[in-house]
Amino acid sequence: MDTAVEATDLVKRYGDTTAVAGLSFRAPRGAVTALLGPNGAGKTSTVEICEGFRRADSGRVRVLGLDPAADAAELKPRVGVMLQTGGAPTGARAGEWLRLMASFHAHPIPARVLLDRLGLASASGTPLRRLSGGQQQRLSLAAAVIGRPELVFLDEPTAGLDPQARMATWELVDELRAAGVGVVLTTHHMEEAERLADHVVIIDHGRVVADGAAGELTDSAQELRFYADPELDTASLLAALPPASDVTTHPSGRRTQYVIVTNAPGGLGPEFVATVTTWCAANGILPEELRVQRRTLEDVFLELTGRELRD
Ligand SMILES: Nc1ncnc2c1ncn2[C@@H]1O[C@H](COP(=O)(O)OP(=O)(O)OP(=O)(O)O)[C@@H](O)[C@H]1O
Repeated sequence: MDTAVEATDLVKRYGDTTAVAGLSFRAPRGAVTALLGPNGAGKTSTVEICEGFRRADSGRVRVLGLDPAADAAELKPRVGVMLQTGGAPTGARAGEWLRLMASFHAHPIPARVLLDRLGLASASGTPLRRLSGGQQQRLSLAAAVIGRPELVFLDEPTAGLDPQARMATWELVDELRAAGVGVVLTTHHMEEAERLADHVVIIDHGRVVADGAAGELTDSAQELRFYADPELDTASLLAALPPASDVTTHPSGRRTQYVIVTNAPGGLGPEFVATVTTWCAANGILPEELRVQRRTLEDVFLELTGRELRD
């Protein structure tokens, strides 16, 4: 795997608060990596260390093989970062400001292309101070990608955006990936991580609690559910299933819901489902509302941390 970012054993403290507590992850090039975790998990601190804006108390970071603090000048044209527009000249208009950002790069994306893509064309003549929060955020995103960087860091890129602007941002991230750009983004939206990321790093209390391909984290956690009579002989059902399977029962009105999980080789595939339905048929049972469902990242997070992700 060609690595864009490699962070090893990062620690960051603010006074008595340990924001990052020995965190390691790798983000590949040409793929989207989501750092997913609840508020205060340490995502922003981690990203700012990777961007070279903060120094870790200990640990090591390599970005495109370089040290983000010591090699900042070399990395600057190759790495896109969403910055606040706060430092820009007060009277600057959105389009002018973006064209100024473009002028710092050898082969920029034309400013008007990005203004169109991010629904900002009509705001091009608006002074920065009059842009809405969502417009400023999209302008920062445009500025981060205008220089055709190899790697982009996006900290909560869609926080506070309306659904349309969020979709435009997601489509831009898809295009960056398709163009071979590495993207590292932070989010506490499960939906965003599931929709965008090839690779998810789940962070809680400054540590990585799970790390893997987005599908891997949820594929390994499937379950089969059905409703039937409460009197079903679960010992007999379990005996028919491959070893490393489990059946739990959940009373639901006059029926019972049966939930089956397995760690058997092959997992919860077609053969496993056939074994269950064959057993049901042999015992004269109709498994109502039978479904195999992938557990969500939310379920995985809850299982790992005992807590829910919250906005
Ligand atoms: N400059 C700072 N000074 C003191 N404490 C800080 C500072 N920055 C962050 N923290 C604390 O460090 C912890 C991690 O914060 P961080 O912003 O890195 O987390 P996060 O996962 O990005 O959270 P959020 O989703 O809320 O932005 C929090 O407890 C936060 O209050």
